Amino acid sequence: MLTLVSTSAIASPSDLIRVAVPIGVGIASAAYLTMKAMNKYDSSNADMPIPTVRIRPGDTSNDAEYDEDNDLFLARCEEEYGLVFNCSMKNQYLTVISGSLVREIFMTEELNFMDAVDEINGFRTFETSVLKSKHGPDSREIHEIVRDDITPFLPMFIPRIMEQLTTIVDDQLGHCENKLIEKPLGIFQDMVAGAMANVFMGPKIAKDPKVIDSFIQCTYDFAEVVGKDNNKKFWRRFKIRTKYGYMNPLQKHVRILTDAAAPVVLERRREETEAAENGVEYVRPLDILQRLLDNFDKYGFVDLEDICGHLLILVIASVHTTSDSSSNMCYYLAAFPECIDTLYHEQQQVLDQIEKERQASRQKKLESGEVVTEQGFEDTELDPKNDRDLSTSAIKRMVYMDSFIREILRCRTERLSLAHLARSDVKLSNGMVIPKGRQVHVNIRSVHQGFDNQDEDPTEFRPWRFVGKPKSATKISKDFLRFGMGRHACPGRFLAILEMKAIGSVIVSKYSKIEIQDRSKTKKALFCELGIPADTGLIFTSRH
Ligand code: HEM
Repeated sequence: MLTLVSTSAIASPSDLIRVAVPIGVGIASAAYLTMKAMNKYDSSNADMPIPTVRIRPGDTSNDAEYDEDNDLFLARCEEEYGLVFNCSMKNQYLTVISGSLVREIFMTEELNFMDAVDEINGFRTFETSVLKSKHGPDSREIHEIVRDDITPFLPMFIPRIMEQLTTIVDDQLGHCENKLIEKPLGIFQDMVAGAMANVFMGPKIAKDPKVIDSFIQCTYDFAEVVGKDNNKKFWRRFKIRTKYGYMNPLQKHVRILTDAAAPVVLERRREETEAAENGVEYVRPLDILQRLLDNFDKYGFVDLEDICGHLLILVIASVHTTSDSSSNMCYYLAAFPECIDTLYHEQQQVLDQIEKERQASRQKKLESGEVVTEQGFEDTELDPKNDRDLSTSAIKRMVYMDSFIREILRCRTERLSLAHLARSDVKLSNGMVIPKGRQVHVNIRSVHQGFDNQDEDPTEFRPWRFVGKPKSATKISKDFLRFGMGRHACPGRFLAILEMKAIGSVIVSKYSKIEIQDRSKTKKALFCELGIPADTGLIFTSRH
């Protein structure tokens, strides 16, 4: 197993941010436990000010030290300052919260995630410019759409998702021997965008290349205008609001989605009217567009363009996060080739088992006379040709695949992330007060790589760590924050994990070997930050 230690072979600071666990983590964690035992900052210290991390001589902020080895830096801070400390980073003075106090960030509505996202990238300016129905800053309709109109229907989407994923893999990778794909992210974007377009807007609209292009491109357009620069907060906000408040590239994508949806919606209306006139039941198409049309009043939509604006926000939340994570998963398959064998073996066992169960069900029906001959099963639920499909049931049973994905997400999550903004002065349970207007960042290292929170070897990638444990990849817990926590925890995680498992299953079913083009870039590729693609390709070889 590769130990996820930092390496001096990685050159640029931004590379170093992505490399997970530091050499000094053992020492640092021991120190952290000692600090906890001493309870330096317990609740009796009610007036204890938040300590400020000293800046390394020669530096003007803590950025460079963090960039060099983010785990080592955070471990040092935990050791010297405890669970809460202030840093000068990202052109601001921000507060970092670690370990057992992290939960309080997610449980306090006054520490707000969307306010921080808005402060960082001006998200609300874009949101309001593409949504015609106006909602307050705390509205939850996007969350509710995902929770109520996507998640409950996921099992029904799987056959379509699988078909889409398989077609794209066959078209773009196909049967091959040592085929180099220099930019694999592109293939995963096509897979995820195709699958999401199918789920969100139905198979017909998902065939429109302009729609697929919008599903992929809108996140880039959004990222390009908000940038990743660290301008002073006020000027960034001012620039975003004045420049993009009324006219921004996202509106073009809303128009593309609306133009594609309009004829389909009219056709659906016509069919519904016709069904009513003929006294037959109208079979509602299964996609989110239809769910939103049916819940038009509940969500207070204004028109179809407004619905498409909401779909676009969902696309921004879902397509890039899921395709980036899926692409990263393939780098892990390449870095840990023995995982491909284990996952393939699991897949075959699961499919064997399902095939047997289906044969037994058919036998039962034949014996009872419910079905007379084997041919009677054709085009039914129990059609033998579907016995070895990667079905919802098959994917659910793949516990090794699930553990593999959770472990990747645990190892890769950026060490300082999930910023929240204080809406008012917020007092933590240890007595420290976060002042209004302060950005609070979660010290993911203390949770995902902390000896306190993880079972064993938290600094190592152990793909089967969660097998046999009640910790599926979608399960939020105090030791797993990839999808946040509490009221605002990512409602799309069920779809994201389902797609990642589906993609992983398709890949291991078709390819027996994946290699990283430039092996010296392995660690960098495994830990590349969301939004920054790995700068080396993948080489695929099919199963024979
Ligand atoms: C691997 C893929 C994904 C990752 C890593 C991810 C991660 C996150 C995180 C960290 C949050 C903030 C949680 C918090 O504040 O506690 C979030 C929020 C959210 N995510 Fe995801 N997400 C992913 C995929 C998706 C998908 C597929 C969808 C939609 C179908 C989605 C929709 C949302 C929404 C609507 C929110 C805002 C929830 C709220 O504020 O109440 N995400 N996501």
